[in-house]
Amino acid sequence: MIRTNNLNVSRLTPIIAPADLKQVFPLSDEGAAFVTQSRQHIRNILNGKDNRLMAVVGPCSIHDPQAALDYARKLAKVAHELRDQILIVMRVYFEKPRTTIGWKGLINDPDLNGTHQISKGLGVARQLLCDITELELPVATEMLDPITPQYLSDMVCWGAIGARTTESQPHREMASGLSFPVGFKNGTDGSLQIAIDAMRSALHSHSFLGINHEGRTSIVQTTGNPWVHIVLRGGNERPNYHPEDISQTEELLNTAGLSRTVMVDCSHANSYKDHERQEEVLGSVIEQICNGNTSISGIMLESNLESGNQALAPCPSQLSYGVSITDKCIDWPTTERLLRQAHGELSRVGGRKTI
Ligand SMILES: O=C[C@H](O)[C@H](O)COP(=O)(O)O
Ligand SMILES: C=C(OP(=O)(O)O)C(=O)O
Repeated sequence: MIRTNNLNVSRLTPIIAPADLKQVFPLSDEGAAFVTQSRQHIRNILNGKDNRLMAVVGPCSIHDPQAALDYARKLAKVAHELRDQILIVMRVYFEKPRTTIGWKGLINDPDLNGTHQISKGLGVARQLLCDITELELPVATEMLDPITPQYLSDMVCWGAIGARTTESQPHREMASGLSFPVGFKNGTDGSLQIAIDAMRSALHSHSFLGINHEGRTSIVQTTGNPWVHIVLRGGNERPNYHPEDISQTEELLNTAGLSRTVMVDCSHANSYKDHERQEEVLGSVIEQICNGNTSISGIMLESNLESGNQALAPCPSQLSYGVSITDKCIDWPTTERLLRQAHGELSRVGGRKTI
């Protein structure tokens, strides 16, 4: 027989179904109640009913669950202290979209050695989400692979669609069915329009292929996600967090009939990929809010236990503890200082103005 398909596929390996993984790492009733309440807080911030600022803070990517949990314990403490002005949500990113090639995250390659033990990766990710949720710290993640939500999304409180996938129909379809607020990044070239188009698409119902709880290929019919918004991350070496960029975004949102809520990613092209410049971006955003801006409802910081980044070593035991293996991050002391400063400024003006 002449073979005409799977010519470039070397192996297909079936894996555990979502329902079975959830039996191994169940979300407790208390955890589910906390996730439900946190999602409501985020929705209230996005629609202006809650005048706190949402801050998505944490590593560029998770590669060491132990270090992530150490980080989560520190963040949970600060989140509790600052909760009257800032809702802190931990950035727990398991899936990395690469510009070309590179390590694609803990789910794809949990052993960091190219063995791609994806079943193990899903389990490690689920265990970590259970542990962080137990600390009463809400979790944010990037939704990259349309299959993974069935495994993990019961514990996610906020999701991002990244700059490289905002224009992709499967990602817009996926967002239309997610149970939590989703931020669409502007494009890597700085295009705002693709995020606007993405929001308009994800607000609608869609029918597409996915998997069900038992892992069976299924038609997924969604209702549309009313909690989608834009995330400004800069593009093409040009930041887009300055007052004129925010006004332009507000105008585009108004024209498209979309809700006027904006989140600013202090990292990526907004910081020229220099982790230390996130402070400058955050400073400007907080100043804009204190001067009466009513559309900015959230910020994002890439932060880890230690500053900078490191190359993925041939032997993972050679890696330095708490240092990113993807983008450079600010360290914990800087993160705590920035969050406390932002809290001080917001308290001084009596919180974010909303309309
Ligand atoms: O946030 C992470 C990176 O910016 C993104 O995954 C792209 O990384 P790369 O350009 O190193 O592939
Ligand atoms: C990849 C990321 O961001 P962006 O999509 O904005 O490049 C990220 O936040 O990890």
